[in-house]
Amino acid sequence: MSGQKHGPVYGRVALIGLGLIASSMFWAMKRAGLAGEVTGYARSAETRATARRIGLCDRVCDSAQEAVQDADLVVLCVPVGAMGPVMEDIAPLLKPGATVSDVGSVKRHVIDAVQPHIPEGVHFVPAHPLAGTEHSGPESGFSELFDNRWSLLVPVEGTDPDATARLRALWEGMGANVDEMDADHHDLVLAVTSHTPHLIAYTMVGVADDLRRVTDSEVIKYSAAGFRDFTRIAASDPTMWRDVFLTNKDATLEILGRFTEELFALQRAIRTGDGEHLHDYFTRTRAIRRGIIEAGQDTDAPDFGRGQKK
Ligand SMILES: NC(=O)C1=CN([C@@H]2O[C@H](COP(=O)(O)OP(=O)(O)OC[C@H]3O[C@@H](n4cnc5c(N)ncnc54)[C@H](O)[C@@H]3O)[C@@H](O)[C@H]2O)C=CC1
Ligand SMILES: O=C(O)C(=O)Cc1ccc(O)cc1
Repeated sequence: MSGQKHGPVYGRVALIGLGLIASSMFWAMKRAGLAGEVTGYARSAETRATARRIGLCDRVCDSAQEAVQDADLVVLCVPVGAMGPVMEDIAPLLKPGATVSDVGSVKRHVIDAVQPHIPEGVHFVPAHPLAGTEHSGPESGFSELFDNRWSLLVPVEGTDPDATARLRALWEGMGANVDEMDADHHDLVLAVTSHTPHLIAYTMVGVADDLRRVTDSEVIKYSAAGFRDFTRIAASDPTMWRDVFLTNKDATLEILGRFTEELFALQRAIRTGDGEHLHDYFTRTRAIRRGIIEAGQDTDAPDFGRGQKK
């Protein structure tokens, strides 16, 4: 499907928040002709000016209300903590039969914050593309971001199956593989696979920075691939990640608790010279990596920040 002309799935799509994900959605929708017209709104005048300059969106509007007028699909592409307030602002202008979706990295909080503002006759289908980079802003997007990556749909109780099917067609047209998942399960899975790993990367880079004596030149000069991956991840947008941890609090605390228990056990093994424990542990984790590769699920290119390729 990716890269092919597909034909419109929605007449008019509105993107609210014009950063990495919205700009990648715009270029991916254009690539396959998935939308008749795409309007866009971002809070800052500077972002709107950049969007106009680079041709991001068919029409950039100066208010969210203007952007959503007559839209068949509205996608909230703002940090998770901003989803509720943005939804409240646009609610009175949504047309009956329209669908509201989002791309937030946390689902339970977004559902609780957004759903109360969804007007009668408007559908709500939360979503989360499992694709991104450490870059942000309107110039960071590219049309291939979602190719062969998962996008999870998290329909809420009573969601119209036709609205869900149409959103699925959009994500598939943008190159993604689509699955459906319950919100709480999503938040726990993502706490393991994405949120806690990001926190560990932030911590590791912070520790290196605390040891400035060592890091001033050597960390950069001698950094091996593992640490370089940490620095890439730790360069991700601070607002976005602050909101992820504030809103997926229970699941990340649960996983962090387990993580620290295992870390203490490994620390003890190092202190007591328990090589068997270390060897067994590393053998188990190696098998997991090999399982991912054998299942053909290692879709991440090593260079996540592939830059702009439209
Ligand atoms: N960056 C990533 O790798 C991924 C991010 N996500 C989710 O996608 C959403 C957007 O993330 P990115 O595109 O990476 O962020 P970004 O930082 O590139 O863009 C966010 C945009 O929202 C705007 N914005 C912030 N608050 C706003 C408000 N109150 N009203 C209107 N606009 C506002 C910002 O000015 C910016 O244009 C977040 O909820 C994030 O959790 C999902 C998958 C991957
Ligand atoms: O850049 C990376 O390593 C990522 O993990 C991208 C990413 C970030 C946040 C998400 O909710 C989904 C994907």
